[in-house]
Amino acid sequence: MKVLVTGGSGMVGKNLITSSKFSSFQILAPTSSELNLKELGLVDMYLKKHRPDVIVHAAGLVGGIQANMENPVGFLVDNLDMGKNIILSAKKHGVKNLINLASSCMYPRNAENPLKESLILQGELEPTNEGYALAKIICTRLCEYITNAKEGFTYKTIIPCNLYGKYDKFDPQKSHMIPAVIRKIVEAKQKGRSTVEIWGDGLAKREFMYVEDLVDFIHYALSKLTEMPQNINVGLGYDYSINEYYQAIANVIGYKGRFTHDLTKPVGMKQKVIDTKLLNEFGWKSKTSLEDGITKTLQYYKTLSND
Ligand SMILES: NC(=O)C1=CN([C@@H]2O[C@H](COP(=O)(O)OP(=O)(O)OC[C@H]3O[C@@H](n4cnc5c(N)ncnc54)[C@H](OP(=O)(O)O)[C@@H]3O)[C@@H](O)[C@H]2O)C=CC1
Ligand SMILES: C[C@H]1O[C@H](OP(=O)(O)OP(=O)(O)OC[C@H]2O[C@@H](n3cnc4c(=O)[nH]c(N)nc43)[C@H](O)[C@@H]2O)[C@@H](O)[C@@H](O)C1=O
Repeated sequence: MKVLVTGGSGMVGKNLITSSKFSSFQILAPTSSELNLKELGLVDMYLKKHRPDVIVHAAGLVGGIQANMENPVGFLVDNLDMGKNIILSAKKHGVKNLINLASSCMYPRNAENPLKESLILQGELEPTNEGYALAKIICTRLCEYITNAKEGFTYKTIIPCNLYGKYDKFDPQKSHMIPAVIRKIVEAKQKGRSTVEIWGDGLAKREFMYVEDLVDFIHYALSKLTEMPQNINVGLGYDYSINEYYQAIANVIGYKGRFTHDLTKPVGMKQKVIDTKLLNEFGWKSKTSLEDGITKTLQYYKTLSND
């Protein structure tokens, strides 16, 4: 099976193309310099030439709460353009199967948790990542319309919770919470700092899944795409407070310092834990514990700082 993975140099994409689960697949993974998904003409030429059997769309402009707040135009327009181009061009060139990656950030900010797939578009969005969420919603709906047209296309959307793991971004200006905290606490330990600062009061709750579990799910879903629900949450179904994440990461690193809270920092949604009913009925559960995931991510981070 010839699989086109967009975003192959990113966290999800790179974990997928380096996974032994995909070693028997013919993988195409152009970088953004080889195929700029914002250019529809280039996407058309690429798909006309390579004609993949399935596309896993894992490219995007992705970042943590601060990156989203600083660039709502980019997060809306880039993700919309990339998603629209790959989805419409895939249909034009007869690619029968496509998995689109959305995000639990696209659910309404005050929706009842756990977040069910039926809640998409049922309320106002989280302002800190509204642009990104709008792009995700539009591409999710685009896949749904194409599948429902029953012209032989199976274009479905996976809605992951927050993710972390190898090949993530550790730049504090761009990164999500877990990689940012790993870097902060490693540096605090190295420099003998007695305190580490938490953004906000630390009471917000988040669900972070180790990215290799998402890769495992994508592999599982590819063999059952027809039976998979049109839109399906993929996550743990439970969450921790930010304060608990900091303590768990400090325990793995062996940091004994104290935490302070910077209440001027953005905190985003107070909670966004996904409902796993459809996921469990589809026959899949996540496997990696928080401690194991942090340990593996820390090992990867240490290879970066050795460079
Ligand atoms: N990280 C998370 O917590 C979550 C992520 N997701 C979703 O999963 C997917 C992957 O996220 P993640 O791996 O973290 O993202 P990354 O930022 O790690 O990777 C993004 C990828 O997209 C590529 N890309 C960016 N712009 C373009 C472009 N114009 N043309 C072609 N490729 C481009 C990048 O290539 P290059 O490096 O060359 O620019 C990179 O390979 C995204 O759809 C994201 O919304 C969903 C939920 C949570
Ligand atoms: C996956 C999803 O993730 C994004 O939303 P988010 O979950 O709010 O992103 P985040 O991981 O950056 O923050 C999680 C929580 O953690 C707290 N927090 C504490 N201390 C640090 C800290 O040092 N850095 C960061 N980034 N957050 C911190 C922070 O205050 C917030 O309460 C979307 O933009 C969008 O990209 C998206 O798809």
